[in-house]
Amino acid sequence: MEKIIEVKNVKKVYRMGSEKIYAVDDVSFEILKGEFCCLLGTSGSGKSTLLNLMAGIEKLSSGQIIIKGKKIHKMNENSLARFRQRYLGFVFQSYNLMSSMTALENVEFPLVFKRVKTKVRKKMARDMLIKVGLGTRLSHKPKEMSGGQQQRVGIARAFVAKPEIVFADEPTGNLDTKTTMEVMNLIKSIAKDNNQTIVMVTHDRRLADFADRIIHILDGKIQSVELVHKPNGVNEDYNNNLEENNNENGTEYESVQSDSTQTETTPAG
Ligand SMILES: Nc1ncnc2c1ncn2[C@@H]1O[C@H](COP(=O)(O)OP(=O)(O)OP(=O)(O)O)[C@@H](O)[C@H]1O
Repeated sequence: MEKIIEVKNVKKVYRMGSEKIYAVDDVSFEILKGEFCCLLGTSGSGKSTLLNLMAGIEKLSSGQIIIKGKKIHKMNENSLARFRQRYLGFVFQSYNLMSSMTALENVEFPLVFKRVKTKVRKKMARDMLIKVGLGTRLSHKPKEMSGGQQQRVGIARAFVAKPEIVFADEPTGNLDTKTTMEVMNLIKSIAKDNNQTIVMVTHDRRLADFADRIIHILDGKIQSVELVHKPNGVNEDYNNNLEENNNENGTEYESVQSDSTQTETTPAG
């Protein structure tokens, strides 16, 4: 099966005065196209930092993040922005909807960047909102909707342009149990229908069980990797190899642009 994301010996070091915090500490793994992968860990384990590094939102201190064969850590801001618009979608815990826009306008938004014609884009946004069960809320603004409805709009927005990868950081963190299960089922079924790859961060084991594979994160490191559901075409060796790769101490670090206040760059070799 095709690898879509490669994380190689990634480190993120924050400097707080004289103290160094290893938020992500030499992590390596791969994610396959169409896989639903969960980063599971307690508060402060480094899972959100890792997700943000993978999405190119934060700069890594050393290592490599390769998505669809492209080294995203080497891209400048413009290339990264284009790459995100083309291939990536995001679902946030706090929804991050535009408060002055209706549900329909919020979902249309990613299609504006993709220069989809107005009529087509309105139809795509409407169809997506119907799919997430909000066909009767098209003209509602975020404050006129419940948390669960707002997150459905967030999901419709993340998926409408059919990005190959969707990153979700605690997507149900603000929702009650029943709505959480509905939202998780929705994310999973839309992604499976379109063979989209999901990378989700959570601290909740019950939500992690929706994933095909769980990567347990502790103190910035991979503690273990667990195959929950086997995606088509994946054999047992795949998971074993992952664990072995991660236990090898990789040495091939790559220097990257460093933000002197926040990051440490490890020289190659
Ligand atoms: N900007 C920053 N400056 C300094 N330290 C940071 C920064 N961001 C994160 N950290 C530290 O890095 C570690 C990992 O943080 P991170 O937010 O990735 O954890 P998390 O597992 O997502 O936690 P939570 O579930 O509480 O969001 C923590 O010790 C945190 O204090």
